[in-house]
Amino acid sequence: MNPVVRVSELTEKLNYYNSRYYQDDVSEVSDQEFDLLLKELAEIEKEFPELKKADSPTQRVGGTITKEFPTVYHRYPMQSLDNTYNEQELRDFDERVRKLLPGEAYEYICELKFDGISLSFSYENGVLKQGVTRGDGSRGDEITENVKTIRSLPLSIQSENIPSVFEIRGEGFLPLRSFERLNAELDATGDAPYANPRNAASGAFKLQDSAETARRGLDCYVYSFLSDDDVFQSHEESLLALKSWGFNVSPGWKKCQTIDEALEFIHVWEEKRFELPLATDGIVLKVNSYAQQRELGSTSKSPRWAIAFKYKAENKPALLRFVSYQVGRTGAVTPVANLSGLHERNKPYDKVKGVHLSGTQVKRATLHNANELERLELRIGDTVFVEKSGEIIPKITAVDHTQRNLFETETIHFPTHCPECGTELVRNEGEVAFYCPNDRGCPPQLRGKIEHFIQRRAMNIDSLGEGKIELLFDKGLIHTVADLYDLSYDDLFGLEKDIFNEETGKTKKISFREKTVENILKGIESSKKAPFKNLLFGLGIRYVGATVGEKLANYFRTMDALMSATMEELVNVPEIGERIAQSVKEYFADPANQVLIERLQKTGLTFETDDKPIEMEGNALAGKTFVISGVFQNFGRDELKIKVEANGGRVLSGVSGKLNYLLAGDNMGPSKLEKAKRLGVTILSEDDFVAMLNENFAN
Ligand SMILES: NC(=O)c1ccc[n+]([C@@H]2O[C@H](COP(=O)([O-])OP(=O)(O)OC[C@H]3O[C@@H](n4cnc5c(N)ncnc54)[C@H](O)[C@@H]3O)[C@@H](O)[C@H]2O)c1
Ligand SMILES: [Zn+2]
Repeated sequence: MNPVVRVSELTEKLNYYNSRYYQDDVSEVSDQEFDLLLKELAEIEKEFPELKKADSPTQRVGGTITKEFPTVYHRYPMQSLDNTYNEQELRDFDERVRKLLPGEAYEYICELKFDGISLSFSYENGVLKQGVTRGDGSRGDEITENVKTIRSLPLSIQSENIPSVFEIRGEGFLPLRSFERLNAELDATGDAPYANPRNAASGAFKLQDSAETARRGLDCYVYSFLSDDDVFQSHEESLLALKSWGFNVSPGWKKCQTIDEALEFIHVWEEKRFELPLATDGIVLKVNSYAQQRELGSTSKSPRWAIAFKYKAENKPALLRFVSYQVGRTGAVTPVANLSGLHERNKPYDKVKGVHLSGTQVKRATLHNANELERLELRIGDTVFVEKSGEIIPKITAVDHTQRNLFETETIHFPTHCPECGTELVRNEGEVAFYCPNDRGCPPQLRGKIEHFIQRRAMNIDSLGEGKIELLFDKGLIHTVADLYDLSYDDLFGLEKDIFNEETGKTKKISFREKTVENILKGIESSKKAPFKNLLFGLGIRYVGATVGEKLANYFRTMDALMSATMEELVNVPEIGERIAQSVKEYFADPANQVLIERLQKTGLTFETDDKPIEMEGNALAGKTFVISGVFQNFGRDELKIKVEANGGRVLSGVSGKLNYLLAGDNMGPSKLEKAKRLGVTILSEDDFVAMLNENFAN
């Protein structure tokens, strides 16, 4: 394939998965699949360096900051780790280390890689001052109140030889027991459970209400120490000291003299990790000596002195008993494999337990689409291989053809009609999925539209979940998203439903009590304030994802303007092509959608972009570029950005040789300042900047 096309395909995919993972706490693919795509991109970029962009997913940490918490710049960047899934690459890593440290002896500290989220804690004079997420690596969300709910984290420490300012890094996680308890609660109220403990931990650290965060029972293992003072000579020394200061140091670590010793450690933990009370996805190797770490240095994304070895997904044989078909929000029909263990061949299906994979019983696996059935040449009764990694939906990777003739098998007939509403399925040219075209009447499609509408990046009604929507839908209370705004207390109070849990075989009754009803109504009410761009995304217009929604909202600014836009105007929006423009046009041309929009407008949803366009003050900074970093006395960073832009200047995110000014506040990262000095960038204080503006006004 043409490398230019492939690079842009991979970049788009990886950016999308990153935003789902870091912003929505959802994993659409397994980590291994994600890492494979990332590796492919890195390899193409190596072969064609001219295709490598500075903001490629291979070059930067995948996360971002949110608007819900104050943004804090990290004193030391928070990087990612290179990773590998195989021994040979681990040996290659060791070879690279050896070459970069010619003639020197070195050793590794091997640590368990716990699967949670990276946190940074800063201490001043022994007191915990701030807790921050990794964010995009250079700045993160300040979530101090939430990290203070971690009981094992010392709020203050006392010791003779601690530096006045230092930082601790660690992994915040949700212990498996708390994870299970939380999911059971969500399940009981009919809300969608979290797919894995990592996503649940991430969600809990980002709650606005720290009392609720406290209730979730988060914990943290710390694994690194940073300071401007030379306190320790090695990583080992720092871990021992942290422990003696009362920190909850990541347990199980071991010092290894050779890569073979490290591999032994890896093998020991491969199975043993399932006995731990928290999720573990691999082992981290770190060169022990700090001097050697400095010699090895870092790339823009990760240190060269460390690597993560990740365990592969577990794969086991199972028996394909039958295939069922699921209809999604877009009408796409997904075949699902219903499985039993090999020894359960003769058991009635409602009695089978399934296969044990990565700590859970698996009875279902996705088969993606009709092409996948053909690719696998799958038949009912086949012995298949199922794989599950992390808590991602299990999938069938292959058929064991040697078993084919031993038992009777049957052809699979893909349905011609929708299993939910009976409409004849269609398949558009060039697409793999079959669709149910009945988007106005097919129940899972209608429900799916409402689920899409309430999600975090859309209207963010988190007091409603899949289960509750299903209940409201089944009771005939909601049919479209506009119906949500007509719901009353009396409609909701006392609603009841039995929910059957397949895994336990038990049925639970959920019923809406006062508090639930109040929360639902409150959530719906406050969604009226969700920004216009979120509403555009929430409508579920084909090809209008969160990013496209934002572009359209910024460009047209009001619903009216967007609805009356011509094709020419639509394709005029930066990065909006014909396919999207066409889909937007069709959506608004549909009379049913027009009625829906009108109802939404009457209930008072946000129909225009409210952030004001910047009002120009002058042109004094025209053509000049700025990077703004650190904390300022009289301005917020956003205010400074507006000031620069209102005077014709531009704000960039990184320091480079082309930059004109670095506007430096207090507490900015030393490396950025150093880099700016080295590149001869003019450094301005807050006062310099104000003077610069005034001078220009005076002239
Ligand atoms: N499934 C998806 O859709 C999806 C999307 C994006 C990212 N991901 C996964 O996330 C990875 C990228 O995340 P990442 O940048 O956080 O990398 P990473 O999780 O592979 O490694 C870095 C992180 O490991 C953690 N860690 C745990 N124990 C540690 C220890 N003892 N020492 C040091 N760090 C330790 C830290 O949080 C650190 O930030 C990808 O490689 C992929 O596997 C998955
Ligand atoms: Zn249908």
